[in-house]
Amino acid sequence: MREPRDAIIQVRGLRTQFGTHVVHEGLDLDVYRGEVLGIVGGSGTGKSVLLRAIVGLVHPSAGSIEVFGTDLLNASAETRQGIGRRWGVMFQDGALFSSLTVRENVEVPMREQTDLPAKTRRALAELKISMVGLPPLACDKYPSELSGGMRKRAGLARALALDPEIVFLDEPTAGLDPISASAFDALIKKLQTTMGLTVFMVTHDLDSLHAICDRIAALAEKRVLATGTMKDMLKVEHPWMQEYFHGPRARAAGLGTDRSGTEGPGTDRPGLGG
Ligand SMILES: Nc1ncnc2c1ncn2[C@@H]1O[C@H](COP(=O)(O)OP(=O)(O)OP(=O)(O)O)[C@@H](O)[C@H]1O
Repeated sequence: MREPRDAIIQVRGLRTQFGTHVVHEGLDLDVYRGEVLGIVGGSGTGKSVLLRAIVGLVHPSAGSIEVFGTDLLNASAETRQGIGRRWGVMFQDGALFSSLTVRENVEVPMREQTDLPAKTRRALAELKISMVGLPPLACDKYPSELSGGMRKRAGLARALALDPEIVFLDEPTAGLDPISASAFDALIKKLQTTMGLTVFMVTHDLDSLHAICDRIAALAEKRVLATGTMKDMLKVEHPWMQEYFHGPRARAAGLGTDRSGTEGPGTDRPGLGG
């Protein structure tokens, strides 16, 4: 018999809106400990807003968000801050401070959330920078001196600064060439398995979904329309889902080409498996 799964994020009946524009209505989602969950959906369906709502940057107008069993919308600021220390967020393009070096960027969460001495912060930052595969000389570079892929790695190092249990990634492979994207996928998977991370990943990248996601949650019609494996997604009878999971890009990524849920031969992106 299967072990019951531990939902470390539980979103129920979520409504988010900007003025009269309702982005989510009655949205439910569970995220299980240790999984890589891919969030997909058409442009503007609210993938980033969902991520931002969970980490407290968007305030929902209805519903509940529990993380590690704590109801965040009704928790004190102190409790929310304590929970926030247990996750890391990587925004699109790393969202690094341009006036700080990579090491200083990675030290920011440590400065804000801990009273570690400078020497320890420095050593920990260097460790995180090496964990994401950046060379030591990257430590003293400014974001503008790095390639897009290196900036993303630096953003990931900053997300890992406080040894989080959950990392939220907003389109981590967007804008990367296929080889760099594959390498980034492999890095995420490696960190997930070695650190026991739970990964919440907004993505448009079918190769990433196929290569590293344990489960997928598809957003449509203001809510999570379907959750499951890639195989489950291939069977969902919804126009956007059919177009996305059976369209030309899906075929290029080696995904199912019929509607029976039979998967294709797998990703043809080079460089996976590391
Ligand atoms: N701060 C904001 N103020 C007003 N509207 C916003 C704000 N942030 C997001 N929105 C709106 O909410 C909707 C969902 O945005 P979101 O960025 O979550 O979409 P997405 O699914 O991530 O899209 P994409 O795939 O294009 O990145 C969009 O219509 C967007 O214009």
